Amino acid sequence: MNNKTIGIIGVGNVGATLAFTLATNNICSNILLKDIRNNISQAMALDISQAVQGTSSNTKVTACLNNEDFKECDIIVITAGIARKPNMSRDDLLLTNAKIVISVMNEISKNNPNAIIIIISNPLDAMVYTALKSSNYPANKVLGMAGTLDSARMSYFIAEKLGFPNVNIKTSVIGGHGDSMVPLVDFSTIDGKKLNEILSSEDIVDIIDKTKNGGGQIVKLLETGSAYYAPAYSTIGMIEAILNDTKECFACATLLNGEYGHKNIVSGVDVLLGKNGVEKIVELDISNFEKEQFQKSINNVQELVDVLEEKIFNKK
Ligand SMILES: NC(=O)c1ccc[n+]([C@@H]2O[C@H](COP(=O)([O-])OP(=O)(O)OC[C@H]3O[C@@H](n4cnc5c(N)ncnc54)[C@H](O)[C@@H]3O)[C@@H](O)[C@H]2O)c1
Repeated sequence: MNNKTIGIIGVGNVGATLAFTLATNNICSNILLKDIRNNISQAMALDISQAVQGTSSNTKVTACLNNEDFKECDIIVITAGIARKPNMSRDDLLLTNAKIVISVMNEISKNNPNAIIIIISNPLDAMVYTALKSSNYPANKVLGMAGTLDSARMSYFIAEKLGFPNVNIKTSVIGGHGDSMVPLVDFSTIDGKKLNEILSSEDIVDIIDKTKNGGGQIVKLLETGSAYYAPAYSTIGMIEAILNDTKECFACATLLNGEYGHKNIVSGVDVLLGKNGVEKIVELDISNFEKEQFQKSINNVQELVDVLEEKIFNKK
């Protein structure tokens, strides 16, 4: 085990599941938990610490009741905020969660100057923009988790269609984390073969549709919140790549600097993750159709950013 500290702000469904998985798998030496509800962070620290006793992990889990104790984190995951309920889109959470993300960034920046920040709160791309805009962290150190989750969902729907659970599937989903996400059919493979060599075009359209609605399907069934096991697990891969400096490729939300012709806007794209966070943005040679879809997705994120600029950052 490395000597690394992961901080988690917001110890609800996603935050607690993430903490439990990190701790029981010995992925870091310390986990600091913080929530606006102190009793919840204390309860989760106790419960997860007691679970760790049944494993060979040495991870220590601590609840931080004040800002000064939440310090010297290598990575901070922000899941603070409200989650959507049936008939809500992720965008409906915009202003509430933006205010929460701004207050959290203010709380953490002084005592965690070198941390890499992974945002999970929705609407994801707009929250990464908010975190960057309201802090002095460099763009490579503030990123969002969503593309890895959307890719996992696409892989699941491919496996479901094939009926083989253990087939080697690779998928990539870029664009914003919302209805306009862009599943990349040409960059997805089943055992090294392109999707259209194995699946009919009707099946591929169905998989794309299900991927886009994958989160909504779970929200509808849960009725009181949104998915958390797959979101937490998708974050673990990103954390391990950063801690172990692997430079592995993940679809993550990051500030674009000219990639795909866009600047100063956050979107999900393939990136290489390492000890500096986003080490490199990988620009794929996507088709004209996918470029159009990506542009639509950027437009959706830009609409949210415009609302934030007007209502939160007070810029005309
Ligand atoms: N990016 C993704 O792919 C993805 C996936 C799932 C969920 N989400 C988003 O993650 C967020 C969390 O989801 P959840 O299911 O864990 O919700 P949840 O309601 O179970 O947990 C949210 C937690 O945040 C805490 N909180 C609220 N304001 C806070 C503040 N100012 N400081 C510290 N803690 C605060 C709450 O007390 C609560 O414990 C939601 O916005 C949800 O939409 C994103």
